[in-house]
Amino acid sequence: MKKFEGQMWLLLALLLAGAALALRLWLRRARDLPPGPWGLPVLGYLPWLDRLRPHETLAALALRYGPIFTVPMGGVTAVVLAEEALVRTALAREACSGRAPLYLTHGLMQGHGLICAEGPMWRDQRRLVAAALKNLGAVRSPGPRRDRLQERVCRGVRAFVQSVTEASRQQDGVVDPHAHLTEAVGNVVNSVVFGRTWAPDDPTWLWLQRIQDEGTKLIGVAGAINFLPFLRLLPQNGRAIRWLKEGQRSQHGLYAELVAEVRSGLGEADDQDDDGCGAPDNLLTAWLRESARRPDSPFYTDRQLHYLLADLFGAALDTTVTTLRWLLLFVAANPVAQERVHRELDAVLGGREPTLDDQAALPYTQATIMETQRIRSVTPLGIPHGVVEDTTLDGFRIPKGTMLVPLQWAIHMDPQRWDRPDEFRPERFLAEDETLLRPDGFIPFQTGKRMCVGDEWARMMLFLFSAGMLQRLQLSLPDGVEADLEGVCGITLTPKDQALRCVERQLRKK
Ligand code: HEM
Repeated sequence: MKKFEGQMWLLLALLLAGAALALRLWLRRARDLPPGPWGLPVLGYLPWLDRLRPHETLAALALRYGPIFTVPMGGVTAVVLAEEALVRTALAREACSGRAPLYLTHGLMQGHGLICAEGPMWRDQRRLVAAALKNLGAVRSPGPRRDRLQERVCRGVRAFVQSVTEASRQQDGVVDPHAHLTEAVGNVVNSVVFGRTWAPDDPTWLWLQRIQDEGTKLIGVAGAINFLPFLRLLPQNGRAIRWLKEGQRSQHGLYAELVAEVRSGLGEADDQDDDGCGAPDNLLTAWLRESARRPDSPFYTDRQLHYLLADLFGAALDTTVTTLRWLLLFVAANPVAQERVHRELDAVLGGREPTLDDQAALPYTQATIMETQRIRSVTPLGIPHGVVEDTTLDGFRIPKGTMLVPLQWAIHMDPQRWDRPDEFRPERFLAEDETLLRPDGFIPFQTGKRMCVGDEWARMMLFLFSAGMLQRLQLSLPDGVEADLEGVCGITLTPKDQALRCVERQLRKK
């Protein structure tokens, strides 16, 4: 009995010594990090994070703790950056070029693809995608390649206007544009990523859209599942993860078929699918050609290609469609702004289709797009980065393994920078002489080493779709309906499904 008691005391003493050591280490670590709220053991601050609006919880903390603060999130330490200058400084650094240690990035994607890749693999795949997009015409300066990409986007705009006006005629003028946008933007993305399009009612295409839509809703960057491994054991989370993994498997199976088709055509006619300018006319072919040139490279495996295709398809479609949905909703809810866009489009275009060469002459239309991206950041928490080696920021030590959250929401809604930030006022992006302003505090594509690789192509789609849609449509809220401008936060902040009155406009000739 005495021996047993002795062992108990020894065990207790060891436990206490261990706990004291852990507390000392934690305190030392916490002292170096930026200040921030306390959290519960294991859970950290997660119980206080609004599940539906985590960006608002963090923006409120920024008011209390300042532009850089620490939030313990389960097993992950997050440092939140709520000021544009800090975001620029951090994201320009090699030390901050990793991805946060989330289940979403490290568990589901396992470092493959591009969005979640790190180190040499990320550098190689990013260089390839950036070069291929440039060759495809995603550039600012005019030229034959840009014209060809523009024509592909314009086909999508025409398809959207036609399908939404047809639906409007059949439904007393009231349509939810969501599915029409996904269909039209989706086929532009399909043609650029895979080199093919699908008919609107093709079951494979409908399934791909559903997988994408549900997937981005199921797991957001602030979802507790990312930070607490044991939550994956709960039945409802387990079901969601099984659904995601099953969807991923079937999606990759479909990609394998597409890849086999494109690969079989590559050898026999190497330039058959070219755009006439000597470069592949889609990203899949560009990747396959590079892989044929570098058979020994560890980065060119079919597994990596499937993850990369999913990244490109998802990143391009979800963000672009979501921005355009917010734009239609805010324009419908703001008739004065809409009237001014219509006046500008009619005066400059006189009824012909908008092109990229018209951008400079349409500053208010451009300002309307930018104001949409400001007032409803599509990625309100930004896309978090991971710190890959110890660094310092604003005098604080940020250790390797920290998650960096570039809080776009706080930056885009900062009342010090934006007068009455809750109001939709495109004119805030115009100088006194009505030329377009590009304020530093506007960072929808983030900044630095990992800044959105598709930004040029995205700006092109946003401009051509917005100008083309608004030129042809008069939008308003159906009688008795109030605009719901809150949104639902998954990986992106999306509007809730909402039908709008969409009436075809009579175009005024110049
Ligand atoms: C309105 C449209 C878009 C918005 C608002 C947007 C926003 C963003 C943001 C905030 C990031 C994170 C950057 C970082 O981690 O620092 C990102 C990354 C990325 N975006 Fe976009 N994006 C858009 C369209 C596109 C398009 C059209 C593509 C197609 C190629 C694309 C592909 C990617 C990829 C592959 C990454 C990961 C880059 C990397 O990790 O190196 N995005 N985007």
